Amino acid sequence: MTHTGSPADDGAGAVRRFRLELVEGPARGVVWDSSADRCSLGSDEGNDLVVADPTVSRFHCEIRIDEAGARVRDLKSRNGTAVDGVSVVEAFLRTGSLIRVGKTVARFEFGTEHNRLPLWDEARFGALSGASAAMRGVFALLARAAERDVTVLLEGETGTGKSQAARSIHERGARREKPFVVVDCGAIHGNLIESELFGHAKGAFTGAAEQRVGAFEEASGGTIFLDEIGELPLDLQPKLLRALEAREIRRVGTNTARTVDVRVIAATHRDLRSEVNAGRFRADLYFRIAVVRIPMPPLRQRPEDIPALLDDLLAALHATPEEAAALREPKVITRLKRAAWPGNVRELRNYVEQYLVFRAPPPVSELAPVNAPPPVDASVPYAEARDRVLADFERRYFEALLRAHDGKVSRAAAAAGLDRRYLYRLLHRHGLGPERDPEG
Ligand SMILES: Nc1ncnc2c1ncn2[C@@H]1O[C@H](COP(=O)(O)OP(=O)(O)OP(=O)(O)O)[C@@H](O)[C@H]1O
Repeated sequence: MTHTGSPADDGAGAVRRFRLELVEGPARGVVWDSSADRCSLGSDEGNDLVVADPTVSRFHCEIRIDEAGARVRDLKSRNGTAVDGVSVVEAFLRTGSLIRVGKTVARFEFGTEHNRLPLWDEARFGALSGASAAMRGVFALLARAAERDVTVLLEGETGTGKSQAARSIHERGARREKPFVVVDCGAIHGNLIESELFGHAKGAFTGAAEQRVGAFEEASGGTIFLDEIGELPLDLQPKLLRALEAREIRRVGTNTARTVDVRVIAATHRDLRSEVNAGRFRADLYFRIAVVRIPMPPLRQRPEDIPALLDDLLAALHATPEEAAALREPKVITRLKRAAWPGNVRELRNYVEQYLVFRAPPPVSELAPVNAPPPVDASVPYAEARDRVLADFERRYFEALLRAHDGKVSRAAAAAGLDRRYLYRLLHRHGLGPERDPEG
């Protein structure tokens, strides 16, 4: 195996530790300390923090930490997730944030130490490029996955490189001389997928004029890549589960079991845990597939990768030196770094192609400015909506106030025109400090 990279040891890739303490609900008192960059919380045994509470969904929410901070994301749970009293789909956390999931409340706290995440020491992995810590973290995971025959689930938005990542795992692994067979579960019509995956006997159904070998058999000795696995119809899921568990398949229209020796890599743009919560994906199949989960980060979260990606694309699309120079102009790069890129690297590629055809930069959708006002939720009563906005404003105001005065409450109170003891009470309400003024 040609290893051109290895895990880096340059100090990058360290993430702050965090702790969750269950402060309300039947599992009250449980404390969980992070050993990596995320924690899934739910009632299913497969979660990092298992909460035995019937009001908590199987996969309720996930907390992730990166350079931008710590965030909680609801996984389309039945009872929703609230942070400090406000229902959220996704929200940033601070020390003291109270996360309500059903009848359980977890208190979030940043630690003082850091967890180190392995980083690849090169800005390239197979056909993928990326110098950002986020991508080098992904490359390190891909390299580890390539070393073993383990089943991998690649998760990410469209165009983030999931197919390329799957190919790279195969090409670095022991099965690289054998076939790499792709099945796009989202592109094949429901009742044809079974035959696509497992093959069929002659006459098995109308139109089956000849027998057919399915993708599992075609991939024999190699790798099968199940793209968009989240689109697999529910009635086919038990059959795939059997194939993965027993490494045995049956062609449609036959009763003969055939042993298959394949490595499985799957990809999805959905969060399969939300699909499990919604009853659209079987939990047992999820655990069979998500043995190693590798999240492919969206391009908008790693704008520092854009110059190198641009160089790659310009070379691949045979741009002339003049064309390349025009796109490498600092003001063009600045605009590209600010764009939203909902189609990720594929959209960046389209952008470069269009530029080369029309000789003019096509329009790009800008990211929403960070200070855009939050959307108004007219589905809740006025008083509740106003209280939420006020609570959010107060918390952000006091955080900024404390930052501006190095955490000195007396100075902050004077600057804000508030009584010091009153400010202590307000800070405590927002989880930003002790309730009582230690000075009396
Ligand atoms: N990090 C990267 N470096 C270089 N090229 C990339 C990178 N990520 C994606 N690409 C390119 O972007 C295009 C889309 O990538 P790919 O098909 O692997 O994405 P995907 O996540 O599988 O998308 P989809 O979910 O829509 O199938 C391809 O041309 C691929 O080569």
